[in-house]
Amino acid sequence: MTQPVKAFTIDFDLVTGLSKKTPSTKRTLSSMKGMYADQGAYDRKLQDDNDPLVYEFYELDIPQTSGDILFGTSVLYPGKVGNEYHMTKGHFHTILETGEVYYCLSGEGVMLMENPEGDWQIEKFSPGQAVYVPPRYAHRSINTGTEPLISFYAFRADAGHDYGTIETKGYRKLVVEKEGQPEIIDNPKWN
Ligand SMILES: O=P(O)(O)OC[C@H]1O[C@](O)(CO)[C@@H](O)[C@@H]1O
Ligand SMILES: [Fe+2]
Repeated sequence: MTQPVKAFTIDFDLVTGLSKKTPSTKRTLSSMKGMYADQGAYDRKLQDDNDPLVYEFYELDIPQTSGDILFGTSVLYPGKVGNEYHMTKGHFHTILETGEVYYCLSGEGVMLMENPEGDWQIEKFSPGQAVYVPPRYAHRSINTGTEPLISFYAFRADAGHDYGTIETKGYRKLVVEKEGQPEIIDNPKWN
């Protein structure tokens, strides 16, 4: 018989989004090679800002079964690469039919989603709003503001992460700053 998993409680600070109890997984700019549209701006920023931290999140030690739930906070720091806002890599779930929920605690931004059939959707993140990512949709958080974008997420623990075409072609759409405002444009690399 398998051992029952022990209940636990974990802290996530309401201001920083971070936990004192457990270390986060950190993604710095160098882990996102080829993902920003402006390669020149990426190379310059990597060097000038000494490989800055773009986002961090939690990978808690929870069994990856269909009945368990992976959860944690995601803290996406503000900034841009060229005119493209800081974003997460984004992923499909390996079990494609898996949805996910994000509850925005602070900051502002958007969740960009697309499915393999070519549909894409975008939802706004603002404090107190929950975004539902439906099954089949790759999802990428984008910070369009000037403060960290902090959200709490939960999804079925055996879903897995599939970076698939995202690491090579990216998403069909990009979110860039134009005249001080976020704008959705076609990704020139997607064809
Ligand atoms: O896999 P990515 O796109 O780097 O982003 C990681 C984010 O996605 C999640 O896996 C949730 O789907 C979180 O752990 C984290 O916020
Ligand atoms: Fe996910």
